[in-house]
Amino acid sequence: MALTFDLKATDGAARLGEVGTARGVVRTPAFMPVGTAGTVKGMLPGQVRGTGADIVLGNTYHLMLRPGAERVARLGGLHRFSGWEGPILTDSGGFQVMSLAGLRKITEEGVRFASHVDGTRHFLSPERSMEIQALLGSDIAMCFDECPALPAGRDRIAASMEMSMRWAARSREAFGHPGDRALFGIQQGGLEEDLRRESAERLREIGFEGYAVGGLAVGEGQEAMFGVLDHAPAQLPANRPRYLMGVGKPDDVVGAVKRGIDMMDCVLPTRSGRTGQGWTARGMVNLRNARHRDDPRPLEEGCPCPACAGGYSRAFLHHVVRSKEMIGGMLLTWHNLTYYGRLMAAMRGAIGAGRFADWERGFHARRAEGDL
Ligand SMILES: CNc1nc2c(CC[C@H]3O[C@H](OC)[C@H](OC)[C@@H](OC)[C@@H]3OC)c3nc(N)[nH]c(=O)c3cc2[nH]1
Repeated sequence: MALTFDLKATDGAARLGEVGTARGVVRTPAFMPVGTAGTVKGMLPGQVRGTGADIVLGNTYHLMLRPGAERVARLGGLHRFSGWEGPILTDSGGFQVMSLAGLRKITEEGVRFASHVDGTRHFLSPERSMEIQALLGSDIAMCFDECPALPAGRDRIAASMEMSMRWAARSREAFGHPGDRALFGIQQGGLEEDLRRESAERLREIGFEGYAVGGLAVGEGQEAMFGVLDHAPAQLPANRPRYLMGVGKPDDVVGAVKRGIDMMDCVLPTRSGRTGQGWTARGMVNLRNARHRDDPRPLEEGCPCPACAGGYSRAFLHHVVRSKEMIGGMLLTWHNLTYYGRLMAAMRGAIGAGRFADWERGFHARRAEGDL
């Protein structure tokens, strides 16, 4: 079945909805844990599901380099390979090539680059990216685009956006219209409202099952990002999911939902968990900090995750983080994904009840308390 989007309620610009995919429903607003190389690091698929996640991400760039897209296809596709049977979204690889690969050469045709894994030469284009995402078997694929680093001059942003729109048309052409998989377009245009409108119009003409706001969370800062989100989501078709790529910290996520974003992804909860950071309703707790070494309290009162509800103290978390025990990264990743899952569930409830503004005031008030 083709991807569906059921818009259930709105509260201001905030939206409550459900994205229907061939492999299950995604409740929106949704946060999508990042499973770069086919695994959410340190977590089993069932544990990820238990945090409330309906969908996870995979990465074309990483998986094409290792173990290889054709190999994953021979082994049954990314769902079977990774053990995650629910919806999977894969990025197209464009962003990762720019941020990870070496010796890049960009032409209208695509990008040639050296693998950051073993230095071998590779090529990505809209056509090859669509082929890889089909081999992986992801339920939602992303167009092959270029995400320019900010700050950048308007001419550079405009030229990059125009190439990304030509690549979007080629992505659509190569992807086709398979019944059981969807393709999302990615809006570019930097911080320029008119370029973003032009990009949105071009994507709408080509036609996609969902639309991402790309080109943000690349160093512009929260104020500039929110400035774009004050107008970009409304430029995209209202009856389709809107996905903000690469965002973000909890207060970024809340601000994006407030401005009409339905889906988000970020490495923050998983990556910061591995470095000893625990995200809570009161803000971020750095368990590496020595002041926790005698603290018998759980990381977060009322959190149902194994780190908080399993009888572990902050003192224990501090100890296993400092001594680099595997359990430290596992417990904090589990906690952080649980926190993000609860945050999204709370926002879905608030939007459904028409009290998002009130909920948001409470969200910020709790964080003002500090006491971490
Ligand atoms: C952080 N700010 C951030 N991340 C942007 C990503 C990548 C998202 C990507 O970010 C990691 O790759 C690096 C994740 O892997 C570690 C990927 O998960 C699979 C995730 O894929 C959706 C963008 N991707 C595309 N294709 N186009 C974009 O304009 C864009 C903008 C981003 N801003």
